[in-house]
Amino acid sequence: MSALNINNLQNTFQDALNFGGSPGAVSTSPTQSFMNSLPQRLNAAKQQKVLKPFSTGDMKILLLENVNQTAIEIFKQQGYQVEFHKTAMGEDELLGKIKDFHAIGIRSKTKLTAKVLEQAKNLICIGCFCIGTNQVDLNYAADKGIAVFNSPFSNSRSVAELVIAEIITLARQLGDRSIELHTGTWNKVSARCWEVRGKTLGIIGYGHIGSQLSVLAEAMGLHVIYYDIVTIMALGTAKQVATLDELLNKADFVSLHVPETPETRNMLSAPQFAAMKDGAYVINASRGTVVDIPALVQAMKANKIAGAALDVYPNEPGKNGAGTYNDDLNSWTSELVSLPNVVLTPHIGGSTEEAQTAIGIEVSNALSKYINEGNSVGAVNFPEVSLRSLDLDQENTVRVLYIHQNIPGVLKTVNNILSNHNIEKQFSDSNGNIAYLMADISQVNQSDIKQIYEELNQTSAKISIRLLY
Ligand SMILES: NC(=O)c1ccc[n+]([C@@H]2O[C@H](COP(=O)([O-])OP(=O)(O)OC[C@H]3O[C@@H](n4cnc5c(N)ncnc54)[C@H](O)[C@@H]3O)[C@@H](O)[C@H]2O)c1
Ligand SMILES: O=C(O)CC[C@@H](O)C(=O)O
Repeated sequence: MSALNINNLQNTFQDALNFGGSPGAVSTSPTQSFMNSLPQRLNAAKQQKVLKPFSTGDMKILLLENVNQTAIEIFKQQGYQVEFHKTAMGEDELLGKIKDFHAIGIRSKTKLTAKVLEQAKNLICIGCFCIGTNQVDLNYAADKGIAVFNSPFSNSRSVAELVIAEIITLARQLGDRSIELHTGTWNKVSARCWEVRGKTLGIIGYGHIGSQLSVLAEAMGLHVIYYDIVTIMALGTAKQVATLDELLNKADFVSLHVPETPETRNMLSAPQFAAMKDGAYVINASRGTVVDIPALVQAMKANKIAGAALDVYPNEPGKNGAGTYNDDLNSWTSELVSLPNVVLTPHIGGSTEEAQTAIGIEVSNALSKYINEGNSVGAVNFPEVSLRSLDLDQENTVRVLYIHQNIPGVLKTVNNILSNHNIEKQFSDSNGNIAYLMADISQVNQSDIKQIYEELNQTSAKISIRLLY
């Protein structure tokens, strides 16, 4: 893909999000005044100073899981070295490799555990080129001063559209009819095949995907009810219900759109299937651990559940290929595949050209901004801090990025170190145990830079330091 195409895609993407594409522009911001200054900053964008933390050519990015080409292009435009792999990497391979990289881009299959991150001596940031971040030990990463970014909604529409297709597919037993005809069997039946008009869809988790699904489902004449742990404004004529049981009692189709958390593990298991209407359908495109699949198999064998569409599984293969989805991966696989009216897809809810392109651009831009400018807006495990860019004519100015433990007295110590220079601006925020200070200081000579670094490095609360100039 050419640089021009990437720029066009970036512009389209920025327009869609309704925010500017300058290095200082962000979708959300820690302060309203920051957003209010957007027009001035857009004007000033032409004269912004490009910070050089190091030779950008030394910056190494490891991209796994066939992350979209747009990301590769954007990182290469920055001058970074990019190593790209189509597949996920297992723990052993990562342990040998990760210490060489400053940033890593993954999707849902690569597990960045504490054990792996402990070896990541040079890692500044992680990009999850997807919505879910459960594959990363977020707290451990924060403790190590590693910021994690994701793409919170760029594939939401794709997932919602897949679920709409699955609702009709299950109601009309399309999967089975198609398999039969592929193998030569003509089976023209109407028994237990239904219109979806007038039926009730129960959505568990009314966030980005659940609420998008709600709108699409109502357009097809479904009644929508939803259950969420927080009170959320209903779209259209959808109604929030007070308990999960109430949703299960009333819904003909139950679709899950919650994150993987300890609370959502086996959220649908034997008691929940028992609480559902006879002949109801289950759709899971959230995470594989959210549905107890052996219990689902039993509920289907007992004719309690009339069909299921699953896109996600507790264990998923790290790469494409024949024979990878089997009982070695999940012990119940052969039992599940033998059931009628079960639609199985290989975690493709967010796998559309539109979603992957948008995610590639969004996450690679977030990582580049963090690497080049220290801007952490959008980080999921980390204080969100941003400073407006330095002007081109600001000589002898250094940007200090200081990640530290969130304990009393640190800023006093740090500002004391910086006090021999002029602090042009600074911003600090905390998130749990971690705090992050950005400061632009002027009247700094080349020889001062090393000394500032060394003094900051000796502060006991320091987690990591970067100086950009
Ligand atoms: N199949 C795919 O390819 C695919 C693609 C994108 C996302 N996902 C998965 O879908 C999940 C949901 O995505 P989203 O963008 O809608 O997330 P979101 O954060 O916008 O919404 C999740 C909703 O679930 C609610 N929730 C959390 N815990 C709950 C609980 N215990 N009970 C009830 N509600 C609860 C939250 O309050 C929130 O409203 C993601 O976390 C990801 O794991 C899968
Ligand atoms: O692309 C993927 O691997 C993950 C897609 C989806 O589960 C997400 O979390 O966005």
